[in-house]
Amino acid sequence: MSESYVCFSDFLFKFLVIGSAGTGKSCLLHQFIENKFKAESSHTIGVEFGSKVVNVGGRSVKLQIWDTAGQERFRSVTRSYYRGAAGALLVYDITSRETYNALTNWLTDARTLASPNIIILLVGNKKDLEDDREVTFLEASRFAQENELMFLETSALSGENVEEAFLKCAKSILAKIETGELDPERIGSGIQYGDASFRRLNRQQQQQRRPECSC
Ligand SMILES: Nc1nc2c(ncn2[C@@H]2O[C@H](COP(=O)(O)OP(=O)(O)OP(=O)(O)O)[C@@H](O)[C@H]2O)c(=O)[nH]1
Repeated sequence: MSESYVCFSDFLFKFLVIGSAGTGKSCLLHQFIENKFKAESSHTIGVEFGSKVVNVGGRSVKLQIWDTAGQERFRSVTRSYYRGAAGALLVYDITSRETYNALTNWLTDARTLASPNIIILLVGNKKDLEDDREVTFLEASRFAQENELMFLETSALSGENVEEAFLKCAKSILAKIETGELDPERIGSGIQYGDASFRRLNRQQQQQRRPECSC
């Protein structure tokens, strides 16, 4: 999106992409933002950032996404970005049981370091490599259910379910705002009102302040 493009969003959500090294986190973010596969992806150093405005049930939401390094040596840096995240994609690689086994640790980090109300979507990436699969859909869905996570399998290579993953997470946050379960005004919620909401609020306030006609 060009710098000069003006987009008024209703909300701004802070998102994290977490999970073991090599699971495809950077490729998922790239596919989501650029609509193409990042063919030569190298290990993330610390964190990388991306943002995109999406339409969720008629609301425009700006997602601010922090793609974190999965390598252990960056753990202290990446942990400092967890604070105040509203949503997270927790990624494992369906062809690597090791990355699946590490999910519990990632989950503990997310729930303790980010907002306690953080909405997490479990992502089984590399769905296109069916022949090399080490983790079945069924066992991962059970894990998701037991840990109150949403779940999708994706392919950053083909793009399958990539946009759906980010949208599903955003939709769930929006639903909780609408029911009052999440309060955008609470500091550290990972949610902010966007420019469109501010403009609406300002308009309403100005209308309320307008003096009664004295004629
Ligand atoms: N076949 C296939 N390969 C993928 C997919 N997603 C990522 N890859 C490959 O997996 C490797 C790792 O991808 P990255 O996106 O760099 O992984 P990462 O999770 O960001 O890794 P760290 O930055 O080290 O945490 C790369 O060689 C990608 O080309 C996918 O959906 N399918």
